[in-house]
Amino acid sequence: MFVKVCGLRTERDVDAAVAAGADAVGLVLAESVRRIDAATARRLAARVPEPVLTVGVFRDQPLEDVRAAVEETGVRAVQLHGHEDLAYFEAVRGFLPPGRTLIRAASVREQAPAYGERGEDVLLLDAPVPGAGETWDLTGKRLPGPDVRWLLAGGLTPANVGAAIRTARPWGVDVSSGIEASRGVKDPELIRAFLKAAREEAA
Ligand SMILES: O=C(O)c1ccccc1N[C@@H]1O[C@H](COP(=O)(O)O)[C@@H](O)[C@H]1O
Repeated sequence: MFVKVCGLRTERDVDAAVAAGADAVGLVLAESVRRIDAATARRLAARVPEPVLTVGVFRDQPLEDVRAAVEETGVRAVQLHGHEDLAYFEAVRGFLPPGRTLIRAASVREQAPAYGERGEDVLLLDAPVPGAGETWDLTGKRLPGPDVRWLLAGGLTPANVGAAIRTARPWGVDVSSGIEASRGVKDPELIRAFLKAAREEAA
């Protein structure tokens, strides 16, 4: 089970996520209460050991801004979390150095979108409002199968991630609000509890 923790803003957040065994850490470079600037993202990314993926999160931003942020921060993955179309994805792929990961985040309303439509490496299925801690109803949704690298997100917490994994059988999970003491402020204890719950369910 791949576990990404998102919206980290401080050294303490990053160190707690890495120590708890996160597979990826998300640095929000989009408009958000969790937004950090590129210099901060660079500093935080530099603390993260190689096997842990550093993910820059973007949302409907000018391509040039994404390119500049990727260059400045050195993030090893880009998560596009808005309404970016195929041409936009192709442009990002074009300037991403080889080996970097492209994550497509999509809101699930009626149905989940299919994997690979934008040439993404990983599909992330989220609630309609990203980063709001809202859950979404999995019932009746055609979710990707076990051979697909997809992340479940949206209102996950240490208390509900086990049941969500049992129901949806995702390749991985992604969390932001559910590991916060208050909006935008991470809680290292909740980060540890989330990793523990996800790992135990997946074991
Ligand atoms: O976390 C944010 O502030 C954010 C801002 C803009 C785009 C994406 C954002 N976060 C992503 O939202 C989902 C779910 O978050 P939550 O657990 O429901 O709060 C997750 O994929 C984050 O990467």
